[in-house]
Amino acid sequence: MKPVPWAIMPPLEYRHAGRIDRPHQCLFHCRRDIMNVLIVFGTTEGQTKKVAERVAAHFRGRGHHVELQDSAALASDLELGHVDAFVIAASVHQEHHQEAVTNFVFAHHDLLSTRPCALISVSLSAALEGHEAYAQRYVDRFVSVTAWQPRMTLLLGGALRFSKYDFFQEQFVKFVVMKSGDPNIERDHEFTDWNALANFADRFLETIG
Ligand SMILES: Cc1cc2nc3c(=O)[nH]c(=O)nc-3n(C[C@H](O)[C@H](O)[C@H](O)COP(=O)(O)O)c2cc1C
Repeated sequence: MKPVPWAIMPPLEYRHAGRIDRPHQCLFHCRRDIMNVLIVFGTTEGQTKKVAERVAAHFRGRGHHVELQDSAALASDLELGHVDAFVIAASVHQEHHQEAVTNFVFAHHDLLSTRPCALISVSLSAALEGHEAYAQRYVDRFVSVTAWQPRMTLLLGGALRFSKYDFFQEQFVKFVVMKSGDPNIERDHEFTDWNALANFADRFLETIG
């Protein structure tokens, strides 16, 4: 039997919210040792910026070229032809990811569909026991609205910054997201699992490198 070229044989598994999904069937244009990776992030209080910077440092440590772009400051004439792979990272507020990230995906949908892409969705639900289904739902909605299917998805816990929230933000987080106002979590807290993020970044590189 003739070996199947790698380009039409996608990796066996994709991490999608902790479960293994069937791979998205798309062709990738290259397979190189050193890649140009663009990380586009959306952040409201800063945690996803930190996540994006961590991924960038991780990739650079593996010898790849990385550009970081805040979705809130993207140029409209962005030249992306040289980008070999994309990481989109966005956080969830009131059940939605940043609109600027959604717009970026809309605007570059065709290109994104021909390159390996990973989505990192940062939320509180991803870190709260019993709330994983909510975290998954935010991603499902994002994928459905943009009609864009990332190759891999990570649901990542974010952070709570009660010391910085105004009254409305505090009430929303306590009673809408956490559903209870758990007094044990009424202080700043970082839930991000940095090891899970590093593993995810390595697995993504494995699928394209
Ligand atoms: C006003 C507000 C609304 C939020 N809404 C949600 C939500 O609907 N679902 C959720 O899981 N997390 C929610 N979060 C938690 C954020 O996703 C979490 O704090 C994340 O770390 C924010 O990332 P960022 O600092 O990059 O913006 C909310 C946080 C705030 C302050």
